[in-house]
Amino acid sequence: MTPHRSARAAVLSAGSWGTAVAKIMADAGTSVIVHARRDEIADSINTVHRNPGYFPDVELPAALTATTDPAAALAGADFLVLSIPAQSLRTNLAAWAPHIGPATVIVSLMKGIEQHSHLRASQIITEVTGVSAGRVAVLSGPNLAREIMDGQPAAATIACTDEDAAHRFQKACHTGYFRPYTSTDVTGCELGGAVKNVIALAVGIASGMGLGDNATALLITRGLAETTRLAVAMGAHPATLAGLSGLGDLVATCSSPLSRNRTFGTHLGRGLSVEEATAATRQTTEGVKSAQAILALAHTHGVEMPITEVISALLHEKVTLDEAAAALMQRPPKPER
Ligand SMILES: NC(=O)c1ccc[n+]([C@@H]2O[C@H](COP(=O)([O-])OP(=O)(O)OC[C@H]3O[C@@H](n4cnc5c(N)ncnc54)[C@H](O)[C@@H]3O)[C@@H](O)[C@H]2O)c1
Ligand SMILES: O=P(O)(O)OC[C@H](O)CO
Repeated sequence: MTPHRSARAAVLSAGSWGTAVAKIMADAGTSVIVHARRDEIADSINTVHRNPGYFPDVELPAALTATTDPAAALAGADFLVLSIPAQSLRTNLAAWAPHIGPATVIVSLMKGIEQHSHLRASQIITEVTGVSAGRVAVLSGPNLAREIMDGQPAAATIACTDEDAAHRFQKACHTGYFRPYTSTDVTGCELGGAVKNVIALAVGIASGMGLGDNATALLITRGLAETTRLAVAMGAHPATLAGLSGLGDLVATCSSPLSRNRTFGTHLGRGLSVEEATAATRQTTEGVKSAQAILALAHTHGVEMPITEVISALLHEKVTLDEAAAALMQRPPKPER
């Protein structure tokens, strides 16, 4: 990348978070092309500067363009920003990989763990594309897309083992309303983002069952404890889990009615089956797909994750709501750690 031209980014795809990050980057002066799967979304972004599928009410920067051709989006890109459901990453990336330039930094926005391999998105990216870990970054934090599209302030962590790559992406997405920090702890950043979705399901369930704020605080606090245990066992720094991609995202997701994971949990807590809650949910709900894989990681690393275990059992309809609550409250007494 020469210092005299603005950075170029390809954002795949034009869902809610992809659109929000594309807007942030365009507002930061980065030249952005979004890849949309549907012609009508790409046409609308190019002609009336709106994404009718996700944010019909928000005018996008005129400099933000769209295409349905991934090769066209990726041509000359300094950054490839990936924002699709984690379970679809491997297949899509294999098709896009031949168009990725030799110096392009690949940035994952995804907060899920692959079901069959138990891999994080950054690991899938290096596996599928063969690029070095230093060219793979992760952006994660308390970032509800709707708030960001409204220009409300937010911050996030960009993690990459190559600090220079993280700094370049930081510059490419720093605006007056979006403040990105950098980190080298990719593992901690990704695990914080993935596990908070499962804890948000638990908080939603508790809320749907009519439980109070004490129960919410209990789940957030002990949820952070089990997230940190897993992340540290997998090599993360504990401070990462106390930061934006850990505690920050956990608090935002567990508190907000905008969260799809929390809302899905609320449906379950009110008595809907998993099938009914899925039918009521239009967008990506990573915690539902990732809970079992996170539990498998916990078993592999010899870590206790009681909330994740109970949520996984509930999602597979192995326990009832009352049995799930009892399973958590009737665990043997222990010191707090
Ligand atoms: N929405 C948010 O506030 C937010 C914030 C931070 C992180 N995230 C993360 O970003 C990722 C994407 O979430 P989102 O909110 O944008 O989801 P979304 O459901 O709004 O959009 C998903 C996008 O992926 C595309 N897509 C869906 N299935 C696909 C498939 N099988 N193959 C290819 N493309 C497919 C859709 O067309 C859409 O463009 C998730 O991992 C989520 O956890 C979301
Ligand atoms: O809507 P959710 O539950 O996927 O959460 C969105 C973001 O991850 C919040 O940071």
